[in-house]
Amino acid sequence: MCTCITYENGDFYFGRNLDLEYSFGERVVITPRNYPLTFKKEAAMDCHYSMIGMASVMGGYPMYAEAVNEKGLGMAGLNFPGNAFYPLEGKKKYQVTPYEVIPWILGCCATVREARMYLEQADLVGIPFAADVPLAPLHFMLADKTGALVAEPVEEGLKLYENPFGVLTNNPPFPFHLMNMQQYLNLTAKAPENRFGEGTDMKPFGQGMGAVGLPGDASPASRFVRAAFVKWNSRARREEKANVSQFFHILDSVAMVRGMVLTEEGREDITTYSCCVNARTGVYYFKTYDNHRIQAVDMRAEDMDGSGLLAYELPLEEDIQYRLKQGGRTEDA
Ligand SMILES: C[C@H](CCC(=O)NCCS(=O)(=O)O)[C@H]1CC[C@H]2[C@@H]3[C@H](O)C[C@@H]4C[C@H](O)CC[C@]4(C)[C@H]3C[C@H](O)[C@]12C
Repeated sequence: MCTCITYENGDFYFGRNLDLEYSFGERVVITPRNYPLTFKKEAAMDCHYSMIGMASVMGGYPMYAEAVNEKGLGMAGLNFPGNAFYPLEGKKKYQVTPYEVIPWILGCCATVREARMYLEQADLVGIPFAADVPLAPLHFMLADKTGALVAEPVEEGLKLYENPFGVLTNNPPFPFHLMNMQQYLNLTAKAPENRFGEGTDMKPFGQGMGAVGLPGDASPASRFVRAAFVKWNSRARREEKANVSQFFHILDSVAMVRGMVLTEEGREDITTYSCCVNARTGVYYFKTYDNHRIQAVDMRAEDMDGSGLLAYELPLEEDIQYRLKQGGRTEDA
């Protein structure tokens, strides 16, 4: 399962947890402006906006799970099994495959508004990258600092929804999550009031009791509600490090700890990585399940006019900072 969120606090951030029981060969990948992007049915783009995100590079193609472009538009793919539907032939003007749609949109759109115009005229067609690379059943969240959009390829076509929460998880389709949120209108970060009336002398006996009923499990609907609640109530200093830290804290509130979620085959679903991109500066921050240190790749520090993909390996183990007593002695308090 996955959770994607946006966050605005002075600057605008886009990121996600990627929850999966296997690795898909992920690396942080920058696609610079002059890297030729090809598409099965659409014209190639020799020159486009540069983008940074997590991808598996297959046969030289950046297969992004999510990315943000130099204009501050972000897009992420999240699992949508049983609901994602890709016709073999599209009826609309543009036909793109699910693995192409992130580079296709981010390559040529600067805003959600522009992306919507393209997506309204597009069908996601069921052409796999290669015979041995199956299609991924996905839905997508796109966002810039003005708002967020959900794109769901279902049997009736590619459905687009405004997303007022700036949150997306997995099944069922987005209208369910919009409706489901209405069940949680009572949640508050404040201390709850006794609404049972006079004579019932009741007071909250601990902090956090205004949100009793906030779902704590890892199901998609519960993660949606929890991410929306935590994000909505979030407070942080309007400063880069505080925002990045806060963003990861929000993602941590919906992360999967090894063992708490097992797939039908008994495999462990874990939050393999979490990322947070400053959409204005193009800095991609990330941490992995096995390395909690926040790492960063700055797209603008690289040659954005380049013509070759740049890939950064993920760290494999914790990088613990051991502290030494000063002078080898413990100071008396
Ligand atoms: C599994 C990932 C989504 C994580 C998620 O939502 N999990 C939820 C699990 S569940 O609903 O609860 O079952 C998706 C997101 C992007 C996907 C990848 C990208 O689409 C790029 C290529 C596309 C190829 O067709 C398949 C490999 C792949 C490299 C995909 C593997 C996998 O399906 C990814 C990594």
